[in-house]
Amino acid sequence: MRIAGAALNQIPFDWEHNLRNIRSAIEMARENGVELLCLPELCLTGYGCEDLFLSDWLPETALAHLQQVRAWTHGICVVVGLPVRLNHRTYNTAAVLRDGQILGFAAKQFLANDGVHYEPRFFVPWPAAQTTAVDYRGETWPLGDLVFEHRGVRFGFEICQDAWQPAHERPAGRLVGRVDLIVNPSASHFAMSKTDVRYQLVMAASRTYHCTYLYANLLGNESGRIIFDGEVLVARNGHLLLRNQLLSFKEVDLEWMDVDFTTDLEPAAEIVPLPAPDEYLELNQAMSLGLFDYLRKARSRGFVLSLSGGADSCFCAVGVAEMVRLGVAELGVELFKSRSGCFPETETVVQQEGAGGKAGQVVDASPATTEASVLTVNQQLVQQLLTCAYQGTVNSSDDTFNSAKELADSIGARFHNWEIDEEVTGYVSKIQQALGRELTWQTDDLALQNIQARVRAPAIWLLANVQNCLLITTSNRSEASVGYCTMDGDTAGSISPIAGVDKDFVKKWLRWAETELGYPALRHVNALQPTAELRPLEDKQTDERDLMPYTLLNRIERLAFYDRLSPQQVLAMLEGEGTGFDKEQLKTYVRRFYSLWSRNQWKRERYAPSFHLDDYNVDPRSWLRFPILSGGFAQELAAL
Ligand SMILES: Nc1ncnc2c1ncn2[C@@H]1O[C@H](COP(=O)(O)OP(=O)(O)OC[C@H]2O[C@@H]([n+]3cccc(C(=O)O)c3)[C@H](O)[C@@H]2O)[C@@H](O)[C@H]1O
Ligand SMILES: Nc1ncnc2c1ncn2[C@@H]1O[C@H](COP(=O)(O)OP(=O)(O)OP(=O)(O)O)[C@@H](O)[C@H]1O
Ligand SMILES: NC(=O)CC[C@H](N)C(=O)O
Repeated sequence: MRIAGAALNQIPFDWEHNLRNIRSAIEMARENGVELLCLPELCLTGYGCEDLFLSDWLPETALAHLQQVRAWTHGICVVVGLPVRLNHRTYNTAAVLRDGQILGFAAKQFLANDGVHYEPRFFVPWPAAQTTAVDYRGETWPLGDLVFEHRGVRFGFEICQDAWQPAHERPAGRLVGRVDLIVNPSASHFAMSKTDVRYQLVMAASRTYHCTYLYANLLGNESGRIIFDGEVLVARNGHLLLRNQLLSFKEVDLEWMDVDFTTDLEPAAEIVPLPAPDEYLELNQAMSLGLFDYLRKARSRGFVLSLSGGADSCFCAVGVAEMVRLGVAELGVELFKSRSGCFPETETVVQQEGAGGKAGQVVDASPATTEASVLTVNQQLVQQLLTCAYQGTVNSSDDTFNSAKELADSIGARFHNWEIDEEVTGYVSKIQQALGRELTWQTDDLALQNIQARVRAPAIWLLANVQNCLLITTSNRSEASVGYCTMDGDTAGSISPIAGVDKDFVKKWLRWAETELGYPALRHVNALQPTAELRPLEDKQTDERDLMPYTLLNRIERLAFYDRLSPQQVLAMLEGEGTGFDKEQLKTYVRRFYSLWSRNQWKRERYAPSFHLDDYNVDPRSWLRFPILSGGFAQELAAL
């Protein structure tokens, strides 16, 4: 039997869009002789409908739309994810359709409730071994713990989290001997290296439960924060039959495999491990797709970025250039442009860059009649999609200016340069007048730093508004942890692409990107120490002097909020880890971390939406909840 999974790039309750993708997946599958097709979890509504799952109307509308899908299923068996509401409870289900009929709804038994997932808020888990009936306009279908048969192949379900349960709980254990195939429609968020975990789950299930396992994940940045990698896997008795390229820019990624269910296959002696995932590459692909989807789904015309020439803003600039490079490599120029929604019909692109071309290459054959024609096609696209501005003060250095300008030029971004000293002086003198005293670095250090960061916000916002663009804010996870940022200053913006990764990772990634992705202009930033450049230059301000070494900050953050240790336990762990710091220094850093962490929860509550990229993040709306006002670990820190 030819079985298939299709990763779909959906949008919460964008019915037209979601149904179009579902229809094209089914049509493509039928054209290619697929007999059974699995579409991802909740693909009809989108996974991220949040509290709308609690309404009556959303599941009702989904069921009404499912009736349209029936007509597309002649000659094929299709699994479509949607919520079903019965007696004021919403169930997360996979509908099975064939030949215009609905055969039933398999219901999810275990709900994801960790990290970025919050399913028990919306859904009720379905009890094992039970079924009920759904009545709709004179028809009745079964719903619950169901087994189906298609052309002699018996199949049952695990719906995403079902497969992540311990062996004694997961549905697969009870399906042994009753089915030939387990189908898993999923909405499993991207995190670096996570594909390996998923691969192990699917491979081990097929081996342990002696079956074929078909897995299909959602694709893309569906609703703002979570990115799905569109993984499709087929495994049989511990042998991998199919694994696709992840994080495609396509709307629909259909993958199929022929499985001969009539012959037995010797179970694999062991599961062949995947090569270790390359996290730098993975992040690049996820961030590029995350930005592309955010841009088009927000119906914006591009991005604006305050480019300091430092690590964070350079990372964001390269992120947009990579979005173009990877998007064009996969979709081609015309499809990339039309899918982005950022280019009016009249625009023409003079020449297409070869797939996978490195950034910064010049297209020799371009007619040299206009300035644009000496840019590569990718650079021309970046020019349309990214506007940067360097906003210097007396405290800015030539190093950062050169870094910003050269990077912007090399990727093709529009680059502006202006100074903000006049505005800073204007505000400072107003407050001096109001207070009747001078503001000095001795008495008003932080306030004088913050006003510079804040004064950068209005002009860059104005530019974003005028161009109908999204303003990128450049915060990373480390500065979010300790509030090392000025609220309404450098946090100003509507999308925060790198707030999910730590500063040490940012620095390492940039070094990798300089050589591996071909961005020689990054050599400037890669030679710089991270600095806010908010104090007078002779002060030689650096982030790490203000805070602590970033590697240590990351370690404390992870121990405190991923491993959930107490301050005392964190200190004890650090002491045993050979950090190179003595006990008193470590105490100082642990105290500093926890007090800055506690004092700055309100800032984390106000960050722009950010992507989930690492195995955890500190965003209170997607991963880590913490009180805004608290005891601030006063007793615990005093006891260290
Ligand atoms: N619990 C709470 N709930 C609500 N608001 C609270 C609050 N606690 C203080 N606040 C408010 O917070 C204000 C202080 O916050 P805010 O004005 O943001 O500034 P603040 O956190 O005092 O200082 C900003 C820090 O970030 C660093 N920085 C700034 C800009 C850029 C960079 C860089 O790396 O490039 C670094 C700078 O060196 C400084 O250490 C207070 O005036 C108060 O109004
Ligand atoms: N001179 C500047 N011109 C334009 N934007 C600036 C300037 N200085 C700071 N910013 C904005 O403020 C943000 C915060 O500064 P921050 O120092 O945290 O990041 P960075 O400069 O990108 O990297 P690094 O910390 O490694 O120097 C910058 O990313 C940038 O968006
Ligand atoms: N949608 C889900 O059930 C997701 C669950 C699972 N823990 C994952 O991260 O993939």
